[in-house]
Amino acid sequence: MDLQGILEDIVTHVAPLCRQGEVASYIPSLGVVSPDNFGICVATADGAIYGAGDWRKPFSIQSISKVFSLALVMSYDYDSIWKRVFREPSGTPFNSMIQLEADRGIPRNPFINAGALVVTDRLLTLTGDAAGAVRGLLRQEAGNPSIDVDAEVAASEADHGHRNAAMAHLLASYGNLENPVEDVLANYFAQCALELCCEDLAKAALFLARDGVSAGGSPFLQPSQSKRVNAVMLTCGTYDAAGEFAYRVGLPGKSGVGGGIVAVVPGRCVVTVWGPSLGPNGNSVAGMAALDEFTAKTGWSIF
Ligand SMILES: NC(=O)CC[C@H](N)C(=O)O
Repeated sequence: MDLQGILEDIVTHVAPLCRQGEVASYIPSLGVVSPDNFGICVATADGAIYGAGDWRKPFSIQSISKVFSLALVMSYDYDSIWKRVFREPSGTPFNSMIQLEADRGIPRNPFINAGALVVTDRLLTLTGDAAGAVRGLLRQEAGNPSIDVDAEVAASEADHGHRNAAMAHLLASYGNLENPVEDVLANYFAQCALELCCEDLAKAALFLARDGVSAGGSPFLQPSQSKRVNAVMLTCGTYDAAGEFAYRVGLPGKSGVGGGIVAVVPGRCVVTVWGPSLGPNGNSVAGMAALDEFTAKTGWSIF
């Protein structure tokens, strides 16, 4: 199969979609990114890399960081995190808190913001530096020591972070935070503001296509844990569009409001896309279309 040719065709086909939807501007520093960027990369389980478009331009990974914080917590704790967060699709936007009170402070899943705050809190207890732990994992798996937090994006989110702060306080009121609200928020904003390109992100997530085996060849997650992270990505990774994503793409995936999406083909590869303009559910319009075309052309879906 001519993977490189498929990626180049996809870049051409999705270009007209790059201006559909809107670049996230509720975090002002994200709003300045041009919607005309589009990149795609495939990293295969046996080490080959293919890329097209803006696949080497760094972008803010935002909620994609939630996959890595969850994987890290599971690597330390096996599965005790599930006492503090459910693993059911919420059917609500990523920043919704409507269910949090009804569910007495237990977030529906680790990929909506409320659940991710709980995971970051646990990682902070386990490591003393949750954002640093996520950064360390990304650097190690991508083999790129220059991966870092964009401090301006983190500060921009903190300045406009009333909703996440409200959620963190509600979690704390139910006794579902172990650390001070301010520390959890600072770590969460920093992990979301990590900057990576499609290539680094595809390499960093490859353990999810390799039954938990890290880039260095040692087990990072157990195979059953890797399966579980993928399962939660499939059911919850794109929020209230998880059904649509599964229908169109047919892969576990995780999006971020920076316009990135990571999708995993277990046993075979990771595909990353980046197009900053988002649809109504906070997922990249061009990115979704690209992944739809990718699985249609390659036949690489889990279904
Ligand atoms: N969906 C996302 O990427 C949201 C992440 C963003 N940092 C927020 O908390 O709002």
